[in-house]
Amino acid sequence: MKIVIGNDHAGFELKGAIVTCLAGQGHEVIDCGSFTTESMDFPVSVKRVITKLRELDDALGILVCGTGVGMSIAANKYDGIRAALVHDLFTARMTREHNDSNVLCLGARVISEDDALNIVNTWLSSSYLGGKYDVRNKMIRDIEVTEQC
Ligand SMILES: O=C(CO)[C@H](O)[C@H](O)[C@H](O)COP(=O)(O)O
Repeated sequence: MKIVIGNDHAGFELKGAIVTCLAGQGHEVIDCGSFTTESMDFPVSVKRVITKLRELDDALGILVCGTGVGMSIAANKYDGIRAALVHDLFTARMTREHNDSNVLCLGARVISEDDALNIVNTWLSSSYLGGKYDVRNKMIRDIEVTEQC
């Protein structure tokens, strides 16, 4: 699977561990940076990841910063992005099965590397259930279309 990943300085180390893990599993990982621990503004990385996701078919995104909160807020401003901030395995599965999330946000200052890798693997191996969840996701989509300001 194609996975587009991005981070800020706080997420740099964890991002590296995730890239290594996913590449080792045979995934095609597109790393949009940043590539150092030098302080940077996370919306820049979010934009790079979303731009790349839009160029690709069937890719998923992963964003890593200190808490994951800022990146999830920023990512969800983009049309068609359903970004989920996840710090436990149950939510990792639910947000794919119910919300059809297409971007996973992680907080490197919140969870351990082991927990993060388990969350990534659970998220990637879970599938959207559709059905009644389509109705709810379409209602979210309608907000994007009708509530432009
Ligand atoms: O902005 C954030 C919320 O998702 C991230 O946690 C950032 O990584 C964090 O705010 C960076 O903080 P710093 O004081 O600039 O290291």
